[in-house]
Amino acid sequence: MIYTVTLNPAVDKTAQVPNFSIDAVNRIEELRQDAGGKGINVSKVVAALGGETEALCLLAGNAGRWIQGQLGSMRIACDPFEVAGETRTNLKLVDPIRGTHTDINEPGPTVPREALAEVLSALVSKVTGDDVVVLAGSLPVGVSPALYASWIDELGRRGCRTYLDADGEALRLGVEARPSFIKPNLPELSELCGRRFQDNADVARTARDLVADGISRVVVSLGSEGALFVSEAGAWLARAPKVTVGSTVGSGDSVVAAVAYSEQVGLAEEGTMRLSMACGAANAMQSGTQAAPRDLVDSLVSDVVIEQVL
Ligand SMILES: Nc1ncnc2c1ncn2[C@@H]1O[C@H](COP(=O)(O)OP(=O)(O)O)[C@@H](O)[C@H]1O
Ligand SMILES: O=P(O)(O)OC[C@H]1O[C@](O)(COP(=O)(O)O)[C@@H](O)[C@@H]1O
Repeated sequence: MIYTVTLNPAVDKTAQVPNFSIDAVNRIEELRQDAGGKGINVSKVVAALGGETEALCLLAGNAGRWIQGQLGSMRIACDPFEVAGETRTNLKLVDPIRGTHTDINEPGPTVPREALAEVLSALVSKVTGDDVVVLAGSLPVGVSPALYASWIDELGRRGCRTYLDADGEALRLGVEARPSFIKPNLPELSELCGRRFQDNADVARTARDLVADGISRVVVSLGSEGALFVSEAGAWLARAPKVTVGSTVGSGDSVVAAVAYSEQVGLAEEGTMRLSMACGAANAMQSGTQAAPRDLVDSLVSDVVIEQVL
């Protein structure tokens, strides 16, 4: 089972705004809403790939109920924890003319400590050593950035694998707790290491140091270029297939989902890289944060080009 945790979910409102300009009146051409937040997106993609998943999330108000309804209609198992206030709405501005994607993410509601404790105790009561737990996305306002690190410790003691997809201090502290997997993008890895990189080999060496410190696999996503996959087995650049982009929001979550799914079904390194890049690209072809259908993902697998880096 792949459990996902989303402590700060979102209604993702994706608006197409041709020639989006700051300091000007912009008109929306197309609008759609998806149940979002990183863990929820991972569950959507795992389910679309045919894997078993359950989404644990903190939900608030009408937006929270809407998200729960959406997951229900997609037949994705959800363990919702109700909190006061209103789940956030994140605005995603896609400009098809300039090819830009601009995210404006709300902070979301504040949540009581008790709600966080409830989520952790539910997780602890569910997980077995065969499960993966994906901790993903920003933490609610006021929550200690050390929270993911302490949950990684707790879940690790119970023998399950933990995936962490976060940024800033939550990522830095989380890495010290040695999750099984992280997927920073390049700016996130730069912030984590406090430096810029010269080339892909430099990035791969940095990721290899993280693997030597005890993280089993590090995937550094590079947008349309693809991603670097680094583990004890080696370091590879997997190039993303060239596709017509709808919205890249959620592509990173698709890669996390594909790696988790691959591990659960026992795919080897090359199969994992191919499926992950196909999944990221297929997701980028969708509008909004919809999970791409499995047959589209499968049709892209053979377009992934893999090169050994180290
Ligand atoms: N324009 C694109 N074309 C094809 N694949 C893409 C494109 N943008 C992103 N992807 C895929 O999605 C993955 C994650 O994208 P990235 O932007 O690096 O993540 P994040 O959203 O977490 O910053 C990439 O590694 C790649 O596989
Ligand atoms: O929790 P954060 O960091 O604010 O991010 C939340 C946003 O990230 C997303 O999960 C998309 O993430 P990626 O584009 O990195 O895959 C959106 O659905 C959501 O609005």
